[in-house]
Amino acid sequence: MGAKGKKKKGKKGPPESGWWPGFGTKATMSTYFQYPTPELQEELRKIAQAIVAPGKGILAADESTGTMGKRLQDIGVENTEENRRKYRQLLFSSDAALSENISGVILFHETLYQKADDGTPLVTLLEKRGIIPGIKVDKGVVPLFGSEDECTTQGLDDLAQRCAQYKKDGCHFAKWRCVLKIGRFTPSYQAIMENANVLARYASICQSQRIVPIVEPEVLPDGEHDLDRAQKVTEVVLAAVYKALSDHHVYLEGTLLKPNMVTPGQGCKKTYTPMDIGRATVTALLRTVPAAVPGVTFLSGGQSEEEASVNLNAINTVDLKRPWALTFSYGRALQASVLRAWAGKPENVLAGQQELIKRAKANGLACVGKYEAGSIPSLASNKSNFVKSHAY
Ligand SMILES: O=P(O)(O)OC[C@H]1O[C@](O)(COP(=O)(O)O)[C@@H](O)[C@@H]1O
Repeated sequence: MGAKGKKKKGKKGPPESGWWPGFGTKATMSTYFQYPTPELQEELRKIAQAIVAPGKGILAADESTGTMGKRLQDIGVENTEENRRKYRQLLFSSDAALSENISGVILFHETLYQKADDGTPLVTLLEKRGIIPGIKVDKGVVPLFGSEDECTTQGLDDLAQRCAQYKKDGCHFAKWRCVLKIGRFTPSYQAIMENANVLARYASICQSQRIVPIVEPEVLPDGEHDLDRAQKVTEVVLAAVYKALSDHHVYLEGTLLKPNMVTPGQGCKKTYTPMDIGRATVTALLRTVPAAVPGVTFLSGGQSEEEASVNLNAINTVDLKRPWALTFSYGRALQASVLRAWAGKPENVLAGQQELIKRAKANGLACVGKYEAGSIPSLASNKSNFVKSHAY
């Protein structure tokens, strides 16, 4: 190397002076990247904000065929395509009052292309009610070979093409669920990093196709651990997720987070109040989720309908900062009473729809901190919806 930092003829690699042509370009520095165009930012931001508008949340009706089978089995209904269609028709043809508290519905692929009895596409029923259709785009969990029974989620390969098609077919947001387990030695570094990265890659692909990604890293409630342990695991998992989202240059204002609430393990002997759960949950989020994220839409994770409403209300009333909207994206906690009321019988459709509207109302109040425990009883409001190792 010459005194003026010039490279000697024939010598490969950068000069030792710390500067060389090309240093500071995209090729060499990870701090060089592109934000989405202003138009794309605006589109994504508007969708995300509409979903978490005050008093509103998501109905997660995206149960895969296997999961739906379990729900239908509980009420003695066969898991056929026709029965799944009838059930989703019941949900989406509810009274328009549903849209007072439901801003979006997550669909399973099959449902997006099904029609109501009169030939109207099911997705049109949602659009007519001013409800934004969304779509589950992951292809389910698979084992992480060599791990302590941990898993990752697959479905990246053709994701861009699928998202492009889903956008054309009316879906404006998507969901991808990863699952982490609390055990003596889990979640492992391998599972935390792998799931954070796959969520970030998914989110980036969705945004490239004008779809808002809902990022769902679910820490399962299985186990005997206490609230403190659940909080620490949730914090570590969320911190890894947001590092990965940053590494993949995901536009946070155009995303939503769907986490577990911080609750004690199902087998924990200690008891906690909803305010304990609210405090642990909001503290974990404050430590890890950037304020640029417009909203957090909790999953219900096997809580009873009433627990899920009461805990969401506590989350929204606990004496802590809340820079994001904190609302719901419930599957079981919005549908347990509906399924029981319907029981597969045409004469019970209205009764099922009324149960849905009740739970939507309760959670609509809870997400603005105005739900009074027990004030909106429904058919199965106190029944636990816990399913062991809900990973499928
Ligand atoms: O295992 P599947 O079929 O992918 O479904 C998982 C379910 O979990 C959720 O992510 C959250 O549901 P819960 O509120 O019932 O916990 C739903 O969106 C989805 O239906």
